[in-house]
Amino acid sequence: MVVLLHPSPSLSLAGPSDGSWTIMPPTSVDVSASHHFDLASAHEIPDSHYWAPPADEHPVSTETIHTLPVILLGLPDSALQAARALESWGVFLLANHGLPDAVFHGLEAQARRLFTLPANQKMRAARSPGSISGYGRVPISSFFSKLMWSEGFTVSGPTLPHALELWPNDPEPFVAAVEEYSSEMRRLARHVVGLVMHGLGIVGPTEEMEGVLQLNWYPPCPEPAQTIGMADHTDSGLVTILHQTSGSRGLQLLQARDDGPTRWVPVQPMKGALVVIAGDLLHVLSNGRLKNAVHRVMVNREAARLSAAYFCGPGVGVTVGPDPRLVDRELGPRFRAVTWAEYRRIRGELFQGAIDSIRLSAADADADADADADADGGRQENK
Ligand SMILES: O=C(O)CCC(=O)C(=O)O
Ligand SMILES: [Fe+2]
Repeated sequence: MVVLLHPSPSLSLAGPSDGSWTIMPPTSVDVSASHHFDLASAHEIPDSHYWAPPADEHPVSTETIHTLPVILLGLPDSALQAARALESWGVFLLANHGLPDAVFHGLEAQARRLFTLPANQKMRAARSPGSISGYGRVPISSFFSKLMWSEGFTVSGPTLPHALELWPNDPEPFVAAVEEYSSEMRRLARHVVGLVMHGLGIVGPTEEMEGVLQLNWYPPCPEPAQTIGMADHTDSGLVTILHQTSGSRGLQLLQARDDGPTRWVPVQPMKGALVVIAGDLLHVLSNGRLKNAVHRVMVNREAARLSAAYFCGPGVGVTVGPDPRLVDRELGPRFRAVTWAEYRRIRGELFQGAIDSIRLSAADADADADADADADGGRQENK
């Protein structure tokens, strides 16, 4: 699925290795605003949401067997298996996570309550310019010339102000459900990052982490093949923990293969399991060893799809760079260290080109290694 592009000569862009998307400079689409027409009642695809299938579209795998790794928390080899899954897929299904169903049901009920409000009511909680929190188009919309068949609600910081905008007389159920869910996810995400680090044989930055909750709503679509719910992208943080409501198919993962052409693999929802997606910063931290998974969402004719993505990254001010234990002495680190805020800022300009913009050339890596050696020397002298 490709987007029509307005290439910007001032940006050096790079897509996923397959080059399946292109981007345009931000600002072309106002992400703070909602759609100018109601997706839920549309009978056809307007030009604004029409995505022409590209000639080089990757095939979608039709294999019915469950190909994605399933990691059960609490087994002796969970850590190793989790790291291996992210090395080969960048994604795994997480089962036996111990979270009660009520946490998911509570959030789903409130998310449905939000997205089924009349458009003008949802717009009261629209993201204001410069803020990531609130209601509007999916955050990556600004990079594409076409709109996606979805709407989103982002929670970063306090929930109550938005809940009051939506339901001045009854904000509490929404606040309670979102806060309970976010706090469970914060705990789980930290555990998962720690597990993966352990599987890699290192201790990671699990102390300070922060998270953003993104609720996504994909209304049923009259012509699913002519549009897209969420275009190809990677996530920016360390890991994303994704809950797809039961039976809500549509998520696909791009898989490059040695024994066949690159293809999209549908991620079938598995009852009780969450999807863990490695983001750009985990790719950086592992010096490129773990895959930052390219994924997208297709829509369907029959039913609205709801998902909740918890993006987890390092805490404010914490920089993430390649862990020295995963860096080859000869080749040096492949990326420079960044904070999540800095990296998100770069992504705001370059989108998927961001990862290449922090990639170090061999010469940079040498200089970096020399600087590290000098710093080590300095520390020793000071002992
Ligand atoms: O809706 C989904 O399943 C995926 C959402 C997603 O990729 C995102 O919010 O970044
Ligand atoms: Fe994503």
